Amino acid sequence: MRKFKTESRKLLDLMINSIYTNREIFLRELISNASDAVDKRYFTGLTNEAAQVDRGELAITLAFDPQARTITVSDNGIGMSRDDLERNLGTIAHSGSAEFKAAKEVAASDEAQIIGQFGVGFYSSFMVASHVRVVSRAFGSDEAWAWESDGVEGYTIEPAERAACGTDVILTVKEGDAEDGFDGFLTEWGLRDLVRRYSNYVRYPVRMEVTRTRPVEQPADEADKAADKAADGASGEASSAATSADEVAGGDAPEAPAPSDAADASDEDAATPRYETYTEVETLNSMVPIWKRRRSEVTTEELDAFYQSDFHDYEAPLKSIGVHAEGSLSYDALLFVPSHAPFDMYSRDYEKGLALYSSNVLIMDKCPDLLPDHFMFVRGVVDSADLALNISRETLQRNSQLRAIASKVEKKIGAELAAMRDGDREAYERFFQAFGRCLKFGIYTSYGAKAADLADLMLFHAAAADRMQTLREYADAMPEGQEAIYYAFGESREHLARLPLVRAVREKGYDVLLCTEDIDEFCLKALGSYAEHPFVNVADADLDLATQEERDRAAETERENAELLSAIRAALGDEVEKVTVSARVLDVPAALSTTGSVSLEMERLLARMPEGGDVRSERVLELNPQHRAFTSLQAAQRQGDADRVGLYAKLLYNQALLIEGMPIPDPLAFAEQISELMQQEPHA
Ligand SMILES: Nc1ncnc2c1ncn2[C@@H]1O[C@H](COP(=O)(O)OP(=O)(O)OP(=O)(O)O)[C@@H](O)[C@H]1O
Repeated sequence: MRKFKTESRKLLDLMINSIYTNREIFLRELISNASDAVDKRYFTGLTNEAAQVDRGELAITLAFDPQARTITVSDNGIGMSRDDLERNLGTIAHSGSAEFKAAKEVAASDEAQIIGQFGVGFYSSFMVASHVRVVSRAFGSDEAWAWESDGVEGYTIEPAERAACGTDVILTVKEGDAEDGFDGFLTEWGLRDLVRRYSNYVRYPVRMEVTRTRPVEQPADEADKAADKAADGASGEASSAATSADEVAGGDAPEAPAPSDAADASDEDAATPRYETYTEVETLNSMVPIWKRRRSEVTTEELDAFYQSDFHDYEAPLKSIGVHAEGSLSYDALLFVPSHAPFDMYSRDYEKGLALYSSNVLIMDKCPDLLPDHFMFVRGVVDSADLALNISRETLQRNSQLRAIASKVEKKIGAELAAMRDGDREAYERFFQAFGRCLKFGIYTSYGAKAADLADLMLFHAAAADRMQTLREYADAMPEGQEAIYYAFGESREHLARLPLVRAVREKGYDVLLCTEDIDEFCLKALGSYAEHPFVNVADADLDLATQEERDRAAETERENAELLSAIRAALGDEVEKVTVSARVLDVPAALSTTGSVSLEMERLLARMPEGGDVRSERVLELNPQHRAFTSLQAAQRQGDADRVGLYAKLLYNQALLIEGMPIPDPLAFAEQISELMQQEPHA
């Protein structure tokens, strides 16, 4: 036995135990090697007429034998001579493929897409195999050789037989328990799954003999006979050529029915379709990645089908986006905006990311660095042959490449969403319904840095327009003299539309954005302004839309009722910062506004968050001097009835809270206050 060189042994040990985190990639590595070998064979034919080969003849074949515990990966590629086996498989970290690429200058060629570069992938076999046998015959040679190894100790090379050029890699799969999952690799389903996941887009067919079942057509006279027998009440027996569904499913042959059941059973016999098993060779991979095909040649149905099968969605995507970049870093991307948010979208479990391929081989299922958080709902793939991969192909070496792709992907998604907004508003509103929250979070978490990119993608429901509007549409519809963009924030649009302070702004002819998502106000605050119009909460106590005349009148009323206002303030204690008389409170006796940066709704939201604790808004009780309740207050004050002033003050304050949809501090006290009020009313 030949020993691996000392450094090779160390490396092999490292390979098997540390380099890969996921042992199922062994098949990806072997199929990639086979694909490289076939590519080399084809490329050799291109440069040497005598070696020409029809591309259609080149293929990779998988086989497995659960009894012998073997998996075989065969190719009819370039093969390896005795020396090649020694050099390529006897020396770890020696890549014949990388050498081939350099020597033949195939790197720039579209004809070959050599995947191997480090010379280690092959050894990942030892993560699942206790023994590996490689039988290979080099192209142009008439002798074959077998390389065999049990892993770290060393390997042997012996003469062998092989009918034509190419290579068979035969793994003897380790014994293991269910947790190791080794037995799963020895099933048709297991292998098919690995090929679909990791090697679906390898450019050559990966074939495997698979077992299928089909119904057996019963000859007409036999079916008649069966029916006759059934009519006679005699029991029928299955034909020997076919098996019943039970047998196919692995069940035992059905027992002959008891005499009393005979008629029923034969009825069933006549009706039960019979099945037979057969084998056929199936191509497991789809080969041409849909993202590499020209956009004009791909139908929407194909794109939808690809999205639905690869990203496991029952609904077609709302939009598909193709990106093709050439230059120092060439890549293709195919992205999808789903039609609906997955159930775990806004949970901690959701993983954003795009599938990352290099030379058609899957490197990473979900590469998070390719998507900004605000586009985390996008699904898709990025494929680049130019990526600097690390040795395990599990991560990348140079993040600058990823950053460059991510930045282009982000711009492209933004542009496509804007095009959808302008070209297909209905679809865009559907999109925004599902994912608008992500965009709002994007603005908020970037402290507004993403405002320039995302503000125009926002939609808000405007009260007067009574539809979803972009900020641009709102701004364009602003009447002369309107400076700010007004918004109100609460649980439901219907409720918000009826709020006194919303109505006051609308009375002035200004529209109001009715915001109902918890993130809305944080997002608008982070945005600050749009087209130089600041966002202003209608419940901001400093908002003053009154005319000079109204203002003068309010000031006058305040002066005249200064004592009353301070009595009310005193009765409410710390609950309010200020009590004022206001011209903007319509119909109701009083409304609540806030001064400072925390609104009532924000206070409520923060109270729900574990770290939001006891942030309080600074509340202002605005009284409507036109309301009869104000006259009653004045009367009580004039009569020196401090108790009554206090009672009215508390009632008005609690009422104002209820109007806002805010909880009142002491509901029981409120009920008592109302009873007290009713007792003061003169009885009829
Ligand atoms: N099926 C095969 N047919 C022909 N040559 C092969 C085959 N499998 C492996 N080789 C040779 O063995 C070398 C080592 O293979 P290995 O998988 O370890 O590394 P690699 O494919 O070159 O690089 P990487 O580690 O990036 O996959 C290859 O470069 C190739 O020359």
